[in-house]
Amino acid sequence: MPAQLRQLLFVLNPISGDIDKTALEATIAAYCTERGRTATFFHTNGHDDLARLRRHLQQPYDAAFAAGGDGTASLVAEAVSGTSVPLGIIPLGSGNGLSKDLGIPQNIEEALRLTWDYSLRTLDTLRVGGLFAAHLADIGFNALIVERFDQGDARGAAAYVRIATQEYSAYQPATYRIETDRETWAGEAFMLTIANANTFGSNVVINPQGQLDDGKFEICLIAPFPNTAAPGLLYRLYTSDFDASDYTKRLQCERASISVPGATEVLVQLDGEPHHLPNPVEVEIRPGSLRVLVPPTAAR
Ligand SMILES: Nc1ncnc2c1ncn2[C@@H]1O[C@H](COP(=O)(O)OP(=O)(O)OP(=O)(O)O)[C@@H](O)[C@H]1O
Repeated sequence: MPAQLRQLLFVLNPISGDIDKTALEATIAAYCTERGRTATFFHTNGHDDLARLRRHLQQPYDAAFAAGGDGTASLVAEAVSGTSVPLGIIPLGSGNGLSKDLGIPQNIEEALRLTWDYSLRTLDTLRVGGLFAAHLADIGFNALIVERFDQGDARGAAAYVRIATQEYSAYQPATYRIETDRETWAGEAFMLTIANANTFGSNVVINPQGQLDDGKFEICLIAPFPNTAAPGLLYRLYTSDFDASDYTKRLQCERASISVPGATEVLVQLDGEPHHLPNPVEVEIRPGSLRVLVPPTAAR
């Protein structure tokens, strides 16, 4: 039997996933009280959440749950990484990619079972340009879409697809030079994903067989492709067949330096949040730096 988690922190993001959360706090509190747990709530404001959360976590909690999407899960993951407090996730975002990769149920009541029925997994995390990421980061087309999405008012998958369709025809792929601890690659790319995990919240499998706990990450490259190749490429991305395309390549490593010749900064999305980082972008894996609660059936 795993140790009982009694003092639970729930980090609630009021805007994630465009989901009405007015009843959520009462639902979680009732669920925990019924099982002899104490639930405390922390509300994100989108401004100084990491610093406030770190201060709040000086109180002794047995677990910290992110109730939101990938950005909220990443926030809580960063706040607890390197400590003994495990991350739990109640998926309440638009994509919920990390929770899906971990086999966490997408239904709230089922995910709440993690408060008393769980296994612990220890995961690697990434440092990208000195910033934290737990799941996926990327440079190129998807980073641009994530930035446009972030600047707009609409949330949800439909808004993301609408922006991607608008931007696709005018998009100019950049040239990159990548030096890893194992090899050097240079060329044009439509996008490149720095992957600790496998699958985007959209269910695109960008890094088949990638492991969250192998001490390595993958750089998954998609080369520029003609419009006629787009349906076939998308099919491969949705059927875990990334490596079979003529337009893809994956580099596995522990450290990498990614540069865009001539640029002073590079637009990077980290766990769904856009950032402009200094060029070159230095990436490294931090093995075993995050403890997470997963359903016993999903533990390996
Ligand atoms: N109170 C708030 N008001 C406005 N924005 C907020 C607030 N709290 C958090 N945010 C913002 O919410 C974003 C994170 O949202 P999150 O990723 O959890 O949900 P999502 O984008 O809907 O889902 P997903 O990432 O799974 O697709 C961050 O940009 C954060 O700054």
